[in-house]
Amino acid sequence: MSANENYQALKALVLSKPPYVSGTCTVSPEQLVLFYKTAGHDNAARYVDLTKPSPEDVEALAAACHPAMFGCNGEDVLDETYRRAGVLLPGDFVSGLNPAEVGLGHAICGGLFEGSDGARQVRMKLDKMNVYGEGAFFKAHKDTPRDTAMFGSLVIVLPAPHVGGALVLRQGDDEWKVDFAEALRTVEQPTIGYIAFFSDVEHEVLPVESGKRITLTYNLCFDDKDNDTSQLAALSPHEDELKHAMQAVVDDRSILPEGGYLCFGLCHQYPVKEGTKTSTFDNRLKGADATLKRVCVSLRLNWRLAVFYRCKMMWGSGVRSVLADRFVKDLGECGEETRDVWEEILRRSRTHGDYVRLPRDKLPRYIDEEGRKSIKTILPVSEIKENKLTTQYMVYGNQAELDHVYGWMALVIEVTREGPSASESDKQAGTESAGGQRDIGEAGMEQA
Ligand SMILES: O=C(O)CCC(=O)C(=O)O
Ligand SMILES: [Fe+2]
Repeated sequence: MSANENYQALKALVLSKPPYVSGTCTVSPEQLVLFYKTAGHDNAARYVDLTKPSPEDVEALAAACHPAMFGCNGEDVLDETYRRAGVLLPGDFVSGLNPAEVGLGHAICGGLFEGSDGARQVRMKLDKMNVYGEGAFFKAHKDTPRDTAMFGSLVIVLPAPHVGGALVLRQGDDEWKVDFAEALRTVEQPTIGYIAFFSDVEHEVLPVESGKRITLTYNLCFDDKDNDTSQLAALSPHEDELKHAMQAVVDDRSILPEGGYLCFGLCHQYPVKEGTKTSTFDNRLKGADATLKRVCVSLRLNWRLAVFYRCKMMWGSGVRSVLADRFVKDLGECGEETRDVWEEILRRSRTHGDYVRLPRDKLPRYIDEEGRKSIKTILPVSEIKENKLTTQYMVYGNQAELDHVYGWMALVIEVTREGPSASESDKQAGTESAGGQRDIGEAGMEQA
């Protein structure tokens, strides 16, 4: 195959599979028992059997709820044009449901991850109960990142009769709709609906048309941070195909002829704060991102996670980019055209910081020939998304916390080529593609 065919074959295999898993699950009647604190100050509690709740039971539960807030730029906001739902927090209710006991941990990991990553341990931490009455909804948002081990959210829809209230997920140009209303209405046995999704994926609850949609939500966290199962694992058929395509590109000397980085923009975002090391996520990657890493491990490639920072010079047409090994922010406005900003990123990045260039980048004039030679070329395989240099603000989340924000990373594979350097081709440095892979770079370039 030609270099371009090898490159395109690899690109086509870096697929993002649906970022969620869903289904229904029969449960024993005790799992659908619920006790909750009633509204008022008399310490009274009520009991409801959710296998067959009467309309009065459901009304009483709805009446015990508080209006649900959501997070907007770090503050709890009550805005019923954005979210209308009732909520009870864990201290206010006790549910008999144990999602691990009904096997949801395995179903979730098996559905969201490939190969033996599907056997990872996951902790499901109860977050809240929501009651969506007629006309209730929650507009598009991402779930607030709590800490670096949190990767997803689990919503369990309990069997109270309702119509509407589908959950819609969106990622890139794709959209998925999950609605259990019909399935739960028509089953004989006690049954719940479940949907687990990566919490950086935008989602929305459509308006409930009638009845009450009662849900329990959980935060999903990796519970085995030191347990890297990927070293030993058998690969899935898709991973195996990806592995061969990856090997073909790495072995093709006309791709990155002078060496450099193959760069895969990850398809998920991760909870980060200033100073978070990218290696924090080596064993905490989600879905298709985890697949990429497993393939790199199985090929023993020299891979790492990196943050891509890029800045167009305010004067002239040059561009500077770095791959850093940790998140930095508050360095001042991008475009400050001082070399110090970049040195600062690399300094804060400490261990692995590299100046890099995309194949078509023009470098600023002030970089001399020696400097240009030390700048490695990166070849993007999937879209590399940039993080802003300044503080990132989450606009809409489901909680007010702003301790962590979502950041983008890339998985980069260092490719070294032995033999005489082809850096001669860089004589026109700063005005041309870095040698050799211009056709591929142009085809593959998708800058955020
Ligand atoms: O109820 C659902 O399906 C999703 C709820 C949700 O997105 C949230 O509470 O953050
Ligand atoms: Fe949410």
